[in-house]
Amino acid sequence: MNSLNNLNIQPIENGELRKLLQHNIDQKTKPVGSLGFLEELALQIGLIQETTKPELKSPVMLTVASDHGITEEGVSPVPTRITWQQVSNFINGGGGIGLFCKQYGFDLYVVDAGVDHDFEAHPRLIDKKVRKATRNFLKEPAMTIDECDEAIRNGRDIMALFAEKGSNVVGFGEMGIGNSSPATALLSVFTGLPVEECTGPGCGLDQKGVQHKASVLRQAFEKHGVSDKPEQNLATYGGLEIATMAGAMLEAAQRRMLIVVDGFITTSAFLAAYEICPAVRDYAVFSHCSKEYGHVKMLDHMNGRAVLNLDLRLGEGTGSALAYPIIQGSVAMLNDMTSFGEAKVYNVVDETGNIVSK
Ligand SMILES: O=C(O)c1ccc[n+]([C@@H]2O[C@H](COP(=O)([O-])O)[C@@H](O)[C@H]2O)c1
Ligand SMILES: Cc1cc2nc[nH]c2cc1C
Repeated sequence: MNSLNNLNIQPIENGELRKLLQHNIDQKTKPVGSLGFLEELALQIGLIQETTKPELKSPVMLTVASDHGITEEGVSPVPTRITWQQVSNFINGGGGIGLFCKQYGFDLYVVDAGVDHDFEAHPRLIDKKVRKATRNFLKEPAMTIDECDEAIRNGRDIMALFAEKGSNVVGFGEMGIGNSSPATALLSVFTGLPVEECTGPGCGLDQKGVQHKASVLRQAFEKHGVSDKPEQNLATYGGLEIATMAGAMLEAAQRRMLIVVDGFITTSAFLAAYEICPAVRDYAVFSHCSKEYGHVKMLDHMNGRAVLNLDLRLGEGTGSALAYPIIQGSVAMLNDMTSFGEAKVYNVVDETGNIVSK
């Protein structure tokens, strides 16, 4: 794949800087470890930015949209026109993601990776349409390798532009009726779990619908099988928004940006990026654990911990936006919370971090 030729993601450092960051965190006026996961986030962000004083700059939200040929098989309970209608809603500041981006200070851009609609130009809409929807992967691969490659390249190009404009945080989200099917297929392909154990209701199927969706996915596997090349699996079973997000995530990691991952579908894109280049993992924060059945399995596969657990299953990037204040809190703790020395609070702790005298 040409789009991956020059990919070079550095794992985050595991030496002196890590020790220094840990020391600074442990010197804050609190029992050692008492800010829990916030401390891990602060450490991770310091290592990503290679500094003891990280800064979150110009957060951008990319909500990537596309349509899916597999919807012909009745795998989603809602009509595909909702995809383009929601894109129009988001670029005009509406919907969950329009609202939360305003609330938490994200600059929102919607990427058309393959929506089955002709949009008028809009300053918040990035036109990277590879084709109008993927093909029905029950019948033929969703994308050709060249189309998948183009989508990955598009994601990388978009991310490069935002990095050059000074953003060092990117939230990801998506919009695409039917996209829980490709996401489920990728979960099954990349973890080896039976597809029946990965399939859930998406945006609202009933139990019978879920069984039908699992049987469509099972038949697709019987037809196409599983490749040992992640890019091939992404082309066969993925979506244009999923491939575009995967490319953007890889580029973001290469440029040492913090990647904030949303729910089930966005995480399937991250999973594909991870299978292509495992070092991308160091740059990710998983914003929440979706109510969609298979999400926790994706997180477990990558040893990921979610910041929030709120039974969200909306997508769009809403979890990424909602988790951002917690991420900001972790950075503020590292930069601005008083240390024992500064606050003149003297505390003796034993090697396990327990206070032994006052
Ligand atoms: O983010 C999630 O965890 C999530 C879980 C289930 C559904 N969704 C959203 O619902 C749509 C896909 O659902 P479906 O049933 O049409 O495949 C798509 O637009 C997603 O943004 C999102
Ligand atoms: C209304 C609606 C909004 C969504 N946002 C993401 N997926 C969605 C699916 C539906 C149906």
